[in-house]
Amino acid sequence: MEDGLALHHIGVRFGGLTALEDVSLRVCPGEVVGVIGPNGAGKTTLFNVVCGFVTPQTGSLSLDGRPLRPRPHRLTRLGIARTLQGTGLFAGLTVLENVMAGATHTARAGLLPALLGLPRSDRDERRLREHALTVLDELGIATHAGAAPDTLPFAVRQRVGLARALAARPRLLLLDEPAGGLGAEDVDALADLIRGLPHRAADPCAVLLVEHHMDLVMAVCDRIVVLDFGRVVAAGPPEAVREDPAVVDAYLGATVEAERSEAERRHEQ
Ligand SMILES: Nc1ncnc2c1ncn2[C@@H]1O[C@H](COP(=O)(O)OP(=O)(O)OP(=O)(O)O)[C@@H](O)[C@H]1O
Repeated sequence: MEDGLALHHIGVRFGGLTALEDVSLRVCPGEVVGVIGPNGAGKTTLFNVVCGFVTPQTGSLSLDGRPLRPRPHRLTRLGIARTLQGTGLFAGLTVLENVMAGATHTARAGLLPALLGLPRSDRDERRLREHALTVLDELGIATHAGAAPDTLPFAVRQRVGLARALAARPRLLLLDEPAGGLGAEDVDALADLIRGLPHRAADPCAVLLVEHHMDLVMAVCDRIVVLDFGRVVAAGPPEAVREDPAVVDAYLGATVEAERSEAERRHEQ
C-alpha cells in the first residue's frame, strides 16, 4: 500500500510555455515536504495541480495508491485541506464562524435542516463549535474567537486561516506561502506549529509546503523538492539540498547574489 499523496511525472504547459515537466514527488503520512524554487519555477502551478485548479496534460496523481483527480470543492472530503496566499477569511463572520466554516462538510445534517433550524443541525453546530474552539485553542488564538478578522493583526488572521483548514481534520495540509507578510518572530512561531502538525495527538496531518522563505523550509521540512524552470533539479533532506550544486546555482546562488547586491547598495549609500 502506497500511503500518502504522490505526483507521477506531471507535465503542465500554458500555450508554448512549459510550467512543469516530468515532476514526481510524494508526501507520506508523518512528513513535512517542501517545494522551493526561484520565481517562475512552477511552485504555484504545482500547488494548483494538487488542488485541482490546474489539470496536467501529462502524468497522474494518486492518494494512498488510488488514482486522484483533484477538484477544489471536493478536496476536504478526500482528507486534504489548503491555505492560500493571504488569508481569504470571510469579513462578515467572526473568527470562530470562519473556523467552523472550514469544517461544515463534517456536519452530518445537510444545509436544509440547518436553514430550517431543526434539532439535528443544532447538535451538529454545537459539535462544530466545540471542535473549532479546540483548534483555535491549539493555535493559541482562542481569545480572538468572537472578533471580526479584519480587526486583528495579519499574523493572527493568518493563524485563523490555518485553523480553518485544520478544522476540516485533514490528513494532508497544503500550505501556499504561509510565511508571506510575516515578521521573523512570527515565522519562527509558524515553524514550530508546522513541525508539530504531523505529530498532533488528534488528527495528525502531513504537510506539503510551497514557500519562498528558505529559512522556514529548511527549518521544518523532512524533505525538500527544488524546482527550476518547471523541472525537479534536486530533492532530499534539507542538509543535502542545501549543499547541492544545482540548488546553489538555481536558487541559493540567486538569493546570495541578491543579498550581496543589496548589501553593496546599502554600503554605497
Ligand atoms: N495561467 C497561466 N497562464 C500562462 N502562464 C502561466 C500561468 N500560470 C503560470 N504561468 C507561467 O508558468 C511558469 C511557472 O509559474 P508559477 O507561478 O507556477 O511559478 P512560481 O514558482 O510559483 O513563481 P513565483 O515564485 O514567482 O510565484 C511561469 O513562467 C509563469 O509565467
